Amino acid sequence: MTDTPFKSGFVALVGRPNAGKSTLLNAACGQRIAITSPVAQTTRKRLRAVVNTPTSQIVIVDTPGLHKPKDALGKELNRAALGELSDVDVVAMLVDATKPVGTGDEWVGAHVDKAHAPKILVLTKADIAKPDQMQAQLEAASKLAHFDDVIVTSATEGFNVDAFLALVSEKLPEGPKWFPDDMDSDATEEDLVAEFVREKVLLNCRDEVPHSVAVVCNDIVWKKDGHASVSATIFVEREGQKGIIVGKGGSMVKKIGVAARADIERLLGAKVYLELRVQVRPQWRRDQNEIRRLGYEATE
Ligand SMILES: Nc1nc2c(ncn2[C@@H]2O[C@H](COP(=O)(O)OP(=O)(O)OP(=O)(O)O)[C@@H](O)[C@H]2O)c(=O)[nH]1
Repeated sequence: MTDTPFKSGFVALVGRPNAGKSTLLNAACGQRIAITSPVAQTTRKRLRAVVNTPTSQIVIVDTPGLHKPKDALGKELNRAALGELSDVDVVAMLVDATKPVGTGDEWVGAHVDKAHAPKILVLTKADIAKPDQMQAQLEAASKLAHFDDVIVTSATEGFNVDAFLALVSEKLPEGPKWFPDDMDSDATEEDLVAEFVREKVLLNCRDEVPHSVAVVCNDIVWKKDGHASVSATIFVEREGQKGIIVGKGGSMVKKIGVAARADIERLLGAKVYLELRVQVRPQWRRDQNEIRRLGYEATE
């Protein structure tokens, strides 16, 4: 009897904004690492999550949605996502089964096709796609690149998430564990705090301030009684947006804080006092230095 060789390596999730990359990553890890929202371009930072199975270690790299860039931030996000394609062992291109394949997907597909790694086409949101929609989508999306495999998933229902991981494992090279067993992500606590707060802003102020929001976690201070005192700043581009986020008598920022605090308490495993500030930084998305300062640049 021969032992199954241990496999390890990196899989990049790429696709258009809103394709469901972060939701699949969270489902694959069984916990919330990446923030998700119905607003396109939710993901700004590259995030790696580690999934251990008895025979493999899969490092999943979530990337910002690929899109036609309108500003310096958009360019930086594309650069980060495209950079991953040449660096990973497997590329998974996600296509939303409920939206017709369009020029945006063709553009992503052309980039995916250039990658040397094995490619998997992942049709997402199977739970809400109609059967004929799914069939048409399968045909159209299969032509976007030379895929080695195709899989249909629903990350919200947990459908085919394990099958997706098995498919990825199969394609990984033999290798050792790159990360210790207890490490599930390369994001720092500060990164996650900032992302949780940004997610709540996106969810609560969806129409008014979609992409002009950046969040930085200033510090996490552990107090003697065991609680954590956390402070974060929400940056927006205009006074009007600040007004929306603060809300009448501070009601909106309070709502954002209450929702974010619940996630942060789960993350830190302790009671949290959260202090949120809102600041205006005009035009930060057009300024490369500002994008860097806010921590959204491609690393490496
Ligand atoms: N019904 C359903 N909705 C899903 C599924 N996967 C993702 N969604 C929803 O689609 C929206 C976008 O999902 P995300 O995971 O944030 O998409 P993303 O590709 O990471 O988006 P960007 O960060 O913009 O690149 C969210 O509202 C999700 O809840 C799914 O399997 N079924």
